[in-house]
Amino acid sequence: MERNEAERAPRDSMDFDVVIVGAGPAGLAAAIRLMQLAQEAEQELSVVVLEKGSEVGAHILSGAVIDPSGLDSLIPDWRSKGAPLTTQVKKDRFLYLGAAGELALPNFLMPPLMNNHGNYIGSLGDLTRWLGEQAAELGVEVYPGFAASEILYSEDGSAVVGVATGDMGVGRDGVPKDSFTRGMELRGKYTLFAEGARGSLTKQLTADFKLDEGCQPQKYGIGLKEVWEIKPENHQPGLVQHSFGWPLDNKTGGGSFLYHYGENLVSVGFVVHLNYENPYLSPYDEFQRFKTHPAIAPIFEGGKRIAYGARAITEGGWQSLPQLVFAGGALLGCAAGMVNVPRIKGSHNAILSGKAAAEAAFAAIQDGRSHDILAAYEEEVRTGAIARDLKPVRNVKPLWSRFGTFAGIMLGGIDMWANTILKGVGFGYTLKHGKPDYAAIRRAASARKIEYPKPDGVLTFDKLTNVSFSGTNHEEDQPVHLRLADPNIPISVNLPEFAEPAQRYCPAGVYEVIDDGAGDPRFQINAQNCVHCKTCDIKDPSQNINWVCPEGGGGPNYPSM
Ligand SMILES: Cc1cc2nc3c(=O)[nH]c(=O)nc-3n(C[C@H](O)[C@H](O)[C@H](O)COP(=O)(O)OP(=O)(O)OC[C@H]3O[C@@H](n4cnc5c(N)ncnc54)[C@H](O)[C@@H]3O)c2cc1C
Ligand code: SF4
Repeated sequence: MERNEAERAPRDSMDFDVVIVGAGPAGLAAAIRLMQLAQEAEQELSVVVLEKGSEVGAHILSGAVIDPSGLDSLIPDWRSKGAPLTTQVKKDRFLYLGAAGELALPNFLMPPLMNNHGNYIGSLGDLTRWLGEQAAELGVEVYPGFAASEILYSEDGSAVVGVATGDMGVGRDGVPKDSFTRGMELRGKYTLFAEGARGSLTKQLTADFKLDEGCQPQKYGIGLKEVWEIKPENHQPGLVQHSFGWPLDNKTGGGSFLYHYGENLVSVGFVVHLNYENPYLSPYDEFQRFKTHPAIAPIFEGGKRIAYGARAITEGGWQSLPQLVFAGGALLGCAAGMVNVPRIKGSHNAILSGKAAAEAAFAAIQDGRSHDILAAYEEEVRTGAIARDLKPVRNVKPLWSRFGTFAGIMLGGIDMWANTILKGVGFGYTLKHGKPDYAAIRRAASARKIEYPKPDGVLTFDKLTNVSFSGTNHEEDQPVHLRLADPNIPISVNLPEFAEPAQRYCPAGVYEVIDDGAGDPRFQINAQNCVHCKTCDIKDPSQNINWVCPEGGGGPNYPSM
């Protein structure tokens, strides 16, 4: 089949009451709540969830210390139903790291909202798998391995009426192969977008409906994580440890997390705020270096790393929440950015937002409505439990960005205490974030080069070895899903101006500048390694990279991240 002929071939179409994009906590919570309401009302309802990962949970990466408030309100008996969250938090520890030592911050200095008492440590990927089973049992059609790659609009373009899955079996050159299969249209009275941080369709909807007019730019971090099985004598089940400081300098925001859970498992990770300035910084290598700190390295002695991955995390919080609704649909969870930054928690808000969107959509469908605005959902997010969680911490990230780690965290702490004492009102102001993350990067000529130590293969690993622990796999003969608006920019602009930072910010070694010394450097994209973290889409200084969905089922196959 010719390329144009294939693109014009008609697509099969299926109608549903609600179409949901993304089987993360937000999307699955929406699906579950819709079915619960339909059962209570003894009403038929058709709900479909599309998931680009090969199975539910395959693309989920989180800490995770989970605040159960979302689950409690969605499935009150989740504990007796066997949800995979069994390790309760027993101890919180906060460290400020210097190059050779550490300072433990007394817990009484921490605002009460930072307390993890009553929370659970586990794998959000496993919890998501369990939510997927609950949704399927209630009659939701869950389709893993299907990426939503196109938004369907009403004829006049004013409303979203569904999505289409991508065509399969297209070669790298864009020409259909023998295995070509046309994508499918899934049409719904309402379409809920729950793609997580920096969703590819969410990005397009935000531009089309100008959803971010009037709010602050979304801010992000890149989170890198390994799961380790450690020696029993080093394991302290229920310990939650966070650090900030070394190896990052005072101007670069971020820090580590280290959670002990399950059978001798430790989840260790490092977040670097993507408004970092130095183009020579490599978040991956900062993470590896962090593990070598004398207060950290002994934990891993005799242990083994069993999984690796990376994912962007939203950090804009309250003032970056875009308009959540548009005709025919809504943004849920981290597609809109609902992470409480100082708590590093967003999964509870993702679940609460899914539940709220489902309640608004179900009421609308019962009223005979479709393809209009779910105002009740926006209202609930802006006045309910999510607002009460995000508002009191809204100034922590801007203070950190403005004053650096040491002073910024102290000022953020004072701000949070003021909010605690004055019942969420605090000092009454809301600070702005300023410029988007990509605009923070400095010219290479004025930046300090950073030499990272070589990995030892025991405690620290090179990128490509670690990527093999993410289970990442893509069909190689397919169009590159990292689309350059201008293919010349990496070498003609990004290399001379910013030493092409994609080589360092990508946690999977996808971007390389190949220079054979003949003065003709070449930009190479190893798309098959991509772990779908979305950092390139966020941080490219020229905003030249557009991440689009590859064939469904491709990407990481995280076991329990
Ligand atoms: C390093 C790190 C540590 C974190 N630690 C914690 C923590 O300790 N506690 C906590 O509560 N939160 C934590 N968070 C935040 C938490 O993970 C998120 O708030 C939460 O995952 C958001 O849920 P979501 O459903 O909105 O999105 P996601 O969990 O990102 O799920 C989105 C799903 O949609 C799928 N998808 C995306 N686009 C498409 C498409 N076009 N078609 C089909 N499928 C698609 C994805 O594959 C994915 O499965 C952390 C995040 C990171 C990155
Ligand atoms: S190519 Fe982009 S999305 Fe993929 S792993 Fe690298 S930075 Fe992340």
